[in-house]
Amino acid sequence: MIRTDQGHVVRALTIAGSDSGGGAGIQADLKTMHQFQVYGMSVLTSLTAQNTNGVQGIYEVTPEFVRLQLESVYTDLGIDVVKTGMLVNTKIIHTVASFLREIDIEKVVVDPVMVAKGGTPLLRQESVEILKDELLPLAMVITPNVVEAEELCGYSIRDFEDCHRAAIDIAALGPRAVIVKGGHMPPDWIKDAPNLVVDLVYVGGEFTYFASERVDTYKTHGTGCTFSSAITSMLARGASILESVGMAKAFIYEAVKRAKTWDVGAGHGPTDQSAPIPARFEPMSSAFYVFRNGRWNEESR
Ligand SMILES: Nc1ncnc2c1ncn2[C@@H]1O[C@H](COP(=O)(O)OP(=O)(O)OP(=O)(O)O)[C@@H](O)[C@H]1O
Ligand SMILES: Cc1ncc(COP(=O)(O)O)c(N)n1
Repeated sequence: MIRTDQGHVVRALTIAGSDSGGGAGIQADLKTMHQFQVYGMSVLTSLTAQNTNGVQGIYEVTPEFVRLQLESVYTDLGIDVVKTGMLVNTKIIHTVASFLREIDIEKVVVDPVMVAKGGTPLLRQESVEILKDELLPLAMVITPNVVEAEELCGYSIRDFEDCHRAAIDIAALGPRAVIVKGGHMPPDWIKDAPNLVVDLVYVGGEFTYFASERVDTYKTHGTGCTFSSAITSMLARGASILESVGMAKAFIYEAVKRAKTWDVGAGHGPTDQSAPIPARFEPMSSAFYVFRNGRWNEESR
């Protein structure tokens, strides 16, 4: 495990739902944190009966028990960075936000999980407003996909230009960095490079674009959880926001590529978090690109 400059093991907490199939949620988060050599801890908000074919059932943990788990972790182990995933309902969001305010933690990554791949809602519709009001002001980084970005900004996103507008509007709700993920963007949105999957990052008033080749596969269950946990782990290790996103992007590309040929489940198979973590993000290599100052393939930092 990696240690901080002060000599203690780097500790990351995920507050999320359980995926019995092991591909997304708490399980994907902990596997990813472990791969990044960060000590992973978990507070469960819900249990899903889930596999690669879909979600068969959801059991919601009480807000009181969520609170108890948070206190157990904080009072003994300590927390360097927090990631939130499936938060299910208004009371749990309120409980989590109150706790984060109390401990006054800087590094908070919010993955605003709303719907599972097969279409099952993982957050109640009426809870989106409280997510915006209570949790977003506490976030250092938020990682919506296009559909989640639409819910947060309140209008439909029809092209890549709209993604920019949405990122600016979501940043106005509080997060220091907004990452609009490209997994669900239609290929023709990226004019010069239709076979790339591009994640748009808005931080410090500037846009940076992280792109990789799009792996031709339907086995992408858990990509969002894995990507945000990789960012969380890198932030915990002391990396900057852009460095963290770059490393996460390189990692998720490998994790999706490796899962393409494996035989885990009959449906939307999970990503493979045993992929190696890159030594650093390589913007000039064949698979990765960064777009800045009007050109592809410039140095990322
Ligand atoms: N086919 C693919 N090839 C390479 N990278 C991908 C692919 N699909 C998604 N990614 C990457 O995975 C990460 C998660 O993106 P995505 O938009 O799929 O998130 P998500 O919608 O939250 O995930 P999910 O669909 O699993 O809920 C992003 O970095 C994205 O670029
Ligand atoms: C418990 C749980 N949490 C999150 C997701 C979304 O997964 P993804 O990482 O694919 O966005 C999921 N399907 N189940």
